[in-house]
Amino acid sequence: MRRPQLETPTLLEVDAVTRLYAPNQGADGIDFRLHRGEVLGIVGESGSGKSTLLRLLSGLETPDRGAVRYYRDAADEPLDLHAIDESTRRALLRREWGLVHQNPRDGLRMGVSAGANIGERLMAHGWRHYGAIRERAAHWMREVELDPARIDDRPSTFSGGMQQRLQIARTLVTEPRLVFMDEPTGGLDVSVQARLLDMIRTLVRRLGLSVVLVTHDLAVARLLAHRLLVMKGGRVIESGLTDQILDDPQHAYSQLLVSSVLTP
Ligand SMILES: Nc1ncnc2c1ncn2[C@@H]1O[C@H](COP(=O)(O)OP(=O)(O)OP(=O)(O)O)[C@@H](O)[C@H]1O
Repeated sequence: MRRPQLETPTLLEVDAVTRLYAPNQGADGIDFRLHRGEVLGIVGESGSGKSTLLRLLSGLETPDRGAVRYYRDAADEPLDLHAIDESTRRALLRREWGLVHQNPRDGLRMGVSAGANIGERLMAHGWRHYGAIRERAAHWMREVELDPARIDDRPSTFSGGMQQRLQIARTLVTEPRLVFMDEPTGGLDVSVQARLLDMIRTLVRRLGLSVVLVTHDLAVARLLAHRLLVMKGGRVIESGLTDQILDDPQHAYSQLLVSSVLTP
């Protein structure tokens, strides 16, 4: 398939991706493109299919039909995520993609130190020198505003907000191109959320990350996402620039969502 001429090249192409558990439950015929350096927010009320879509995009679930294509290199043919073998897909997830879970416990190893949580991702990338790994882990703790003096502490001794920072450091230390975030500030106190969001926004900009962000929180979407997809009953019912959708929603459901009549 020919790639269209766009301002920034496509990184991910999602083509009619479908996984339905029951009518209107799951993801149904989802189409979109994610460009390099872009943050795409997926919003919608609970049960609209956001997490299902994220699992399909990140290779954790197989679609009934449709394809997810990853343009690793602008000049190359894309990788068809669900057609490549399991080991290639795992390597992709480990090396080029990152996944930030809502619950940091799902993305961290709670039984090893903060430094080991970050360092083992570097080891998976072939880093072998202990001093260099430790130095890099400390660097990334500072990046996410964690005290590097706590490098030998286990994540279980950290607060929820600190654990989420550590999960982000563990994800970003390998400099992924594409990061999936599932409600990254969900379940945290409002003041902790605000600081974390600010930090995520700074890192995303500085590293030029491409992000698919699932959130039911429109304030989070407003702050982080360039574009939005609004989901309802497994389908995308509206998409466009974040400000356009939040300030002037066209679809009746988006209008309800924005006016907070619907409680996500
Ligand atoms: N593994 C599964 N088996 C059966 N049904 C599922 C499965 N996963 C999700 N569903 C159903 O698919 C629909 C979409 O769920 P999904 O978790 O993707 O929604 P969501 O928008 O992420 O909601 P939330 O914000 O509450 O996480 C729901 O009706 C859910 O019950």
